[in-house]
Amino acid sequence: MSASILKYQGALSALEPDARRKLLARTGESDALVASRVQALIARVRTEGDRALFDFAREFDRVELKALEVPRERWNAALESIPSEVREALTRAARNIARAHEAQRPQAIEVETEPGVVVGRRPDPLGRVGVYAPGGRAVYPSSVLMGVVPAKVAGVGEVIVCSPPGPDGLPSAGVLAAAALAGADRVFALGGAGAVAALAYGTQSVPRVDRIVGPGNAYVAAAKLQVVDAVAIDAPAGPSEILVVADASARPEAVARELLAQAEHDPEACCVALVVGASLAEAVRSAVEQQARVARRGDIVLSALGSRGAVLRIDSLEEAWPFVADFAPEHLLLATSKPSEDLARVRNAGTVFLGQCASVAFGDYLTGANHVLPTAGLARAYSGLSVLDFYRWTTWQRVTPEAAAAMAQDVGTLADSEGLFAHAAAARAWRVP
Ligand SMILES: NC(=O)c1ccc[n+]([C@@H]2O[C@H](COP(=O)([O-])OP(=O)(O)OC[C@H]3O[C@@H](n4cnc5c(N)ncnc54)[C@H](O)[C@@H]3O)[C@@H](O)[C@H]2O)c1
Ligand SMILES: N[C@H](CO)Cc1c[nH]c[nH+]1
Ligand SMILES: [Zn+2]
Repeated sequence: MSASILKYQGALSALEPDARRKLLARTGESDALVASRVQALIARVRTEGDRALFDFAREFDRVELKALEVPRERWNAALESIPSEVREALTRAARNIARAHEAQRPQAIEVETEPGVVVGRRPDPLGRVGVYAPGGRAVYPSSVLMGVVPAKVAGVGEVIVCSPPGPDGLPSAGVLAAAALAGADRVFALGGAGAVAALAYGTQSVPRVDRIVGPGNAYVAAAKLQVVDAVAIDAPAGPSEILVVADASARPEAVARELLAQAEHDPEACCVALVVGASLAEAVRSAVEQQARVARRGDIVLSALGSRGAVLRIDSLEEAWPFVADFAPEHLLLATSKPSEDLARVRNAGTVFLGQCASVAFGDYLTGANHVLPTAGLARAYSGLSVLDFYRWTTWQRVTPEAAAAMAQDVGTLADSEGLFAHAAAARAWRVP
């Protein structure tokens, strides 16, 4: 048998501790290098502003930019110029994203915690957000919709899209068309860490934003994590991932197709299947090899599967659930006979696809769920992008004179116990003599 194209295979229970740790971490040897390069790029944007951004376009996108901002006429023209079937599919996707995210709108609340004491909070839409849409190894009009549509649903004041320029100095026509369709306010031809730094700190041309959302490669994900001193981010949404849990009801070719679909995003994508039983696991492994051999983005697929790809045998679904919780995948596909029941066993997944016909591709583009999702195991703490990312909360408290008198003594006692005597005085002044 020729060497497998998969980094890991065999029984999950037989994985060496070091191999299991590496698979769970999905970090690469180059992570520290990426972080230090990104740090230097961000520093240049902070000191040089636009000049650094023009340099980065030359260096990383191999294009001499004339301007950073793309005039609105160009996006409107792009919306007219793209094939009508693409425009219609984008319109359908935008409609479903709007429907799903409108249902997530939060409500203001007020609660009386004791007589005369009311606390409340109100969601206020952010003033200005930046939406990053990737554009290196593929172009992502779908990511424009995933960021801009929920921002608009929330009522954000100004939505700025950044996406890397192509050879003509503009983001792809699809990206521009999606920006027009979704109602973006401004578009910049900017990619990678430069875009993130410009949105975080502002430059002569790019206004600084309150929050940056959107996915990207390892450079983009690292940059977002490095600018949190100045701006909020959604979640580290880096190179794509999938974990498929498959039982005897699964078709091996379908499981393999799902692994390849996410593998074709990036050589750093991480694609894993846990398969019940030796014969099905072997069938999945063989289907992956066959499909990878003829994949159109074969170089990316082979790189991803060779560095982080896994088809691992388990004896029963029970063995899968602790691994799912530890791995915390961006996408979890339950190719099982009772996926809706199995959902109750899932902890820590960015989003879950129930049943083998619920292909991740449907969620990537059209179901209306958001495809901007936490990666690298951070789904254990972060959630996928939602309308909630586009608000901040204003809280308040209202206190009647009677309630002030009733709280004065206990607040005085607590403040004294912390040694904060002016606080105690401020409260005790409201005692009824
Ligand atoms: N997690 C999610 O929600 C999600 C969703 C969609 C896509 N993705 C991921 O987004 C990523 C898209 O990546 P992409 O590369 O196609 O586009 P990208 O826009 O993320 O990256 C392109 C940019 O990377 C920068 N770059 C490239 N090489 C560099 C280098 N050597 N040094 C410094 N900067 C460099 C450049 O600025 C370039 O403009 C993929 O990893 C995909 O899996 C993730
Ligand atoms: N699978 C990606 C998230 O990891 C989203 C996407 C966009 N286009 C195709 N796929
Ligand atoms: Zn995808």
